[in-house]
Amino acid sequence: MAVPQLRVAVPAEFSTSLGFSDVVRETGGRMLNTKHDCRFQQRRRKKKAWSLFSLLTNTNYSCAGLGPEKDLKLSVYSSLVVNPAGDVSISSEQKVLDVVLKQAALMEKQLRKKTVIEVKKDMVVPGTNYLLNEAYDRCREVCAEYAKTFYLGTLLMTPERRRAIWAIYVWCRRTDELVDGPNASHITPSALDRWQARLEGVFAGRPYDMFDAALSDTVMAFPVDIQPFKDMIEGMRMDLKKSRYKNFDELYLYCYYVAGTVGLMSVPVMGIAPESLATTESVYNAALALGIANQLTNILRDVGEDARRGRVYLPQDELAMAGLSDEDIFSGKVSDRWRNFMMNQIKRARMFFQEAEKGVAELNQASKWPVLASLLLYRQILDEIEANDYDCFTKRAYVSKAKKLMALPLAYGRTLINHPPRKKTELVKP
Ligand SMILES: CC(C)=CCC/C(C)=C/CC/C(C)=C/CC/C(C)=C/[C@@H]1[C@@H](COP(=O)(O)OP(=O)(O)O)[C@]1(C)CC/C=C(\C)CC/C=C(\C)CCC=C(C)C
Repeated sequence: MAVPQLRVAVPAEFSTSLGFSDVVRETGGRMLNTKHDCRFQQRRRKKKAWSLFSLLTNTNYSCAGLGPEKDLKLSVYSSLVVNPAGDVSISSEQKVLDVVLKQAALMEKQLRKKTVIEVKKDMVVPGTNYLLNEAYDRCREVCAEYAKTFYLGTLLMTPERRRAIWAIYVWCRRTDELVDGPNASHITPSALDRWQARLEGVFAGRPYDMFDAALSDTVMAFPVDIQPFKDMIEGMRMDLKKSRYKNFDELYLYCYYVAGTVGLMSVPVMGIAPESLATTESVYNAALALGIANQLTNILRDVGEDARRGRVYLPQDELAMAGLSDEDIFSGKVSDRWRNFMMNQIKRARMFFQEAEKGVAELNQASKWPVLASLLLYRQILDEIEANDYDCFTKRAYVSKAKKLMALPLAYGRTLINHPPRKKTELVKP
């Protein structure tokens, strides 16, 4: 197998700043306002040899929180969706599931080769080891600065895994900063194209700066694939051109792009417990669920903040069914309609957390703890939204420092007691 060489050339950006000024060369950025009301019709899902629990197709819970008959009209029930004009397309869930399957198969294939970690040392050009350590150290610093609790959690992982997670974290953070950071107004689709070209360099062993060098090393050492990284950039493209989501199918795809991808990137590094009987796909699916749950929570917490930027991530059809509109969001009034709507959004986010939690037990022992801690912490934001009487307009739901600190020992205890490896049948629904 041809192995790409890791070349650590003179670093262009040797600092802890997340510098990517090189990517920001153009100004402008289009915003598309898509305000159609689209209803999906039911189509029977084709049975597959394997089948994963589907939160989108689950008939016990459909998003709008209306009566069962009304819910039926809104939910996505199949791998195909049909819009009112009769156009048929593949549902977001199906698209994402295809990526999950491919990722799981790739990970299994690469692990079977067994050469992945062994060849690592030969791939580093002699004399660059110290630079590489320096690069990982920069990633550690960024992670410690931007995500303190999560950073503490990573300290519980093995040294190889933790530094790989830091490198992935930094790449994700930099990517997110492109559209969410101080230079966001200068970011254009072609800037994102350049960021993607740079990513391809990383995977080909041609890192551009120190942070990239750490990631380049990580993707050679672990069976990490480029697809989720490209998809995250796709999510940023989506953010540039879209400020409304017609329905949950559209929102789900966005959540996959910007957060579900993080789960897919992390699994090959965190590793599946050798004693786990779960299928690789089901673990990937749980990781995806955690990313989706986190992003849905993030969206609910930031409704007011996003509205002030002209953005409404909440599904338009569900808002309409609840008797709400963008104007209600912009006026920021906590009405009973709003409370009911939020209750159902929170319920859905919790279902994704629940699905994710099943997968934690299947991770390597040292990875279970930080993942569960981050899950418990993020899920608590939903409790805080409730405690704020659903006022996401003027209050920002947050988890106190004391509660954050408690999350680590709590998660540790729970991984020992509640998260023994599961049997295959418990994770994979027939
Ligand atoms: C242990 C652990 C949680 C590892 C993940 C580490 C990692 C690579 C994180 C990257 C996070 C990141 C910077 C993503 C960029 C896009 C983004 C900003 C997404 C939002 C995160 C919250 O970030 P933010 O800083 O804006 O939030 P606050 O304002 O500070 O609240 C997201 C909401 C999504 C993040 C998604 C995850 C962390 C997915 C985690 C899933 C796994 C680690 C898989 C676990 C495996 C199983 C089997 C459950």
